Amino acid sequence: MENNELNEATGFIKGELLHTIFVNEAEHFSIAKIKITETNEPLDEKEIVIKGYFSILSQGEVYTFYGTFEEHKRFGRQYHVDHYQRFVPTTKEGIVAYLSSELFFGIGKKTAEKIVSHLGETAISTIIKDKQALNVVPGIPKEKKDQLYKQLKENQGFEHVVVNLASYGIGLKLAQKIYAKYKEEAVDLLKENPYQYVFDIDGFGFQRADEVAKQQNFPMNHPSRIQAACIYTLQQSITDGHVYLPIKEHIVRTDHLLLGQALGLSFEDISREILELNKQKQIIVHESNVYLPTLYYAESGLATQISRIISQSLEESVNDAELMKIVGEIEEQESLSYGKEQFKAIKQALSSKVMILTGGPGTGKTTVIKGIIKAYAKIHGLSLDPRDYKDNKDNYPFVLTAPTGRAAKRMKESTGLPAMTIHRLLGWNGTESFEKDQDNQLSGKLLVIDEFSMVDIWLANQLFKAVPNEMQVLIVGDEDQLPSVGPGQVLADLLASHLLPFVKLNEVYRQKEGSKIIQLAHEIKNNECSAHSLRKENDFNFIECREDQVIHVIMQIVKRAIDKGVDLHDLQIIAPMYRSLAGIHRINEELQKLVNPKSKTRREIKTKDFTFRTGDKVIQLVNQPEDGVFNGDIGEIAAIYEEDEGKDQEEEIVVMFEDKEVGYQRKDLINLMHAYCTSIHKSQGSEFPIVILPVVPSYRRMLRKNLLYTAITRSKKSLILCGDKQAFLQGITEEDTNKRFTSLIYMLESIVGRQNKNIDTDEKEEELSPYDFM
Ligand SMILES: Nc1ncnc2c1ncn2[C@@H]1O[C@H](COP(=O)(O)OP(=O)(O)OP(=O)(O)O)[C@@H](O)[C@H]1O
Repeated sequence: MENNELNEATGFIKGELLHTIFVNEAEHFSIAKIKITETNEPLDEKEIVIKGYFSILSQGEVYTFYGTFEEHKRFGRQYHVDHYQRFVPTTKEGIVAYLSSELFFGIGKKTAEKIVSHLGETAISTIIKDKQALNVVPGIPKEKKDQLYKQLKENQGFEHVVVNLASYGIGLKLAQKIYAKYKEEAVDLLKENPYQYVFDIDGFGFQRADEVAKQQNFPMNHPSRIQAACIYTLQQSITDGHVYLPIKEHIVRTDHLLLGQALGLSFEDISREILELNKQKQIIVHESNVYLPTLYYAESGLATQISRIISQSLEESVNDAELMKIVGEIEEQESLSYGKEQFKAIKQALSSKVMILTGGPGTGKTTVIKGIIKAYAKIHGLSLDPRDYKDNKDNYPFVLTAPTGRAAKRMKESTGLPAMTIHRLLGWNGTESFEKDQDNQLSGKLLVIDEFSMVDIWLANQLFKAVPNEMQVLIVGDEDQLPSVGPGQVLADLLASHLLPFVKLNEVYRQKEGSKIIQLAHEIKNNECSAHSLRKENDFNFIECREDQVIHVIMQIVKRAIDKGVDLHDLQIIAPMYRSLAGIHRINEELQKLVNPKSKTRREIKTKDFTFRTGDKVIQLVNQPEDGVFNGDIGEIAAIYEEDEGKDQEEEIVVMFEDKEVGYQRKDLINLMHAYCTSIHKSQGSEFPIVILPVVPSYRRMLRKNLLYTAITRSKKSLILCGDKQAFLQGITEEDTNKRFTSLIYMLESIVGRQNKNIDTDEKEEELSPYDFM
């Protein structure tokens, strides 16, 4: 039987794996939700929960499961899987998938099937040879035929790779990356050594290589397989924020991935390959820690840059009496009196090459930033007005930056000075290179970086490389917020290193204006939050409801807000999870129906996952510097253009972001999703007047103190929680125990220490042997 042929005698459900609900790795037991595409079982549902014993299940893959139904007391009907197969298309199906992919505009699955049934498996080469061949396929308008012919010619050579890779279950997107790297050699290379792909192709996982290898009868204890597992284990650890893995941990994780025990592989076999990779510089072993080179060089690079900057002396300093006078003048202008900690922060920042300012919401970080900049300007006799530098903009002394567009915008609004994202400041070109670096450093005298908790080790290294010796740096962030999405915990490590001066602001000023939100944030931070803290106040409410009622409650709140005339741009729903009963996707679907329903006057465009409609609130999911939009930017669909061949108009969605319009073709729509509800991670760095935060028991896995703290501090005027108080109170007691393996403190200490002791920097690594790690 072919592996994707369905056995009609037994029950089957074919579908795409949406997400796993539970995994017991030791026993290979999983529970997962799938989207049904085909079945011979009596089913009306579009999705179902399956459970059973699986070696690997990957999200987004299509499988055929054979099994029986089972009624679970609490969770209802589930499919108990007896055996299963991953769906692998035949050549014919591969060609249909290729022709109906987004590469070929206007060709759906049905038309693609018709083409293949009339022209056979050589359809593509037949059409390229002779455009007229398409005439035997009925029902395709002339323009579409012309266009298909043109596009097939443009993609010539690529189809061979796509169709062949499809027979290994590799989809179009990955095939595009593979083709870009290997061109026509892709298929031969894959057959020769599928593990090379793990090294070269981002997104080509170890399990995928294993599947191909099995088909090729590639030996399972081959050094290439072990090496690929070593690399993949490190790549995977980045998603948990690690910069390195301790070698023992690395060996254990790699062994688990290899199923090494069953193959008779020893830890020694694995450590031998680690050393081989180290020799080839594919990984770096340093002090019994294993790094991917980019992370090792980012961390050691940042440590080197920081010690370079702090080893410089300040150009000018100011004495206490002068400073008191200057600060007094600023206090008068601003009509406030700085607190003791705040004054200390201003004084410390002005006398440090690099200083860290940290504190929770409402403690006056922005107020202090303004104070520092004004005092700096007064001391150095500089104007704050950019117009005074119009002859040479590079002479403007104040460089204000933040990791996200919204945070940069807030900085600009609160200081009245120009501010931009770190990526823009560094002239990122959308790939791996930045215009600004050690050879082309930033201009300016005082650099202020806000929301620094969000900055990962790669970006921090890039930024500090570009800081010239004479620049002063002020790092600002809230250490209690979530760490960066990318690897590292730069703010926390810099603070813990005690090598840089820092000031923590503890006194809360906004609370004095009667803000319950700020009070709640500080109670959470100080572990003082109880049921009592959740009582209703002017700017705060916790609406208790069951999980299955949460969406209804959110809809009621939004309806009431609309009735009261609230501008929906001021209201943001944030939640921790995408796929659950009260997940981000469900909330977005319901909200779209409420605030931007289907209508004859609003055009729509459907993708695999979403229906986008004119007027929809959407969020950008990746950095797209060429268009000036970045991950997390929120906009609104201003127009949808349908294809209009006469005017050469392609199908396009136009999204209006703050101050710019960006056009998206169908293939780019994977970079967008609805933003009525966004994830807490994506909301980092942004603030909204009104925030609605559902908290339900099924989020349990995600509910942690720093996540909830980050969530509630997004709201400025009004915070509405809904769901389960117990789940919230439990969540805020859960510390994030996922310790990140980072070595920035150690690197800083050794570099600064070495500088102090004037020790030769070119120390040689000692020769290592596998026995060093046993
Ligand atoms: N010394 C002070 N005297 C009076 N008011 C102050 C003082 N410091 C700060 N404030 C006020 O407290 C409020 C919060 O200050 P600010 O916005 O600077 O804090 P923040 O730490 O930046 O807060 P967030 O992170 O929430 O934006 C502001 O309204 C500010 O004017």
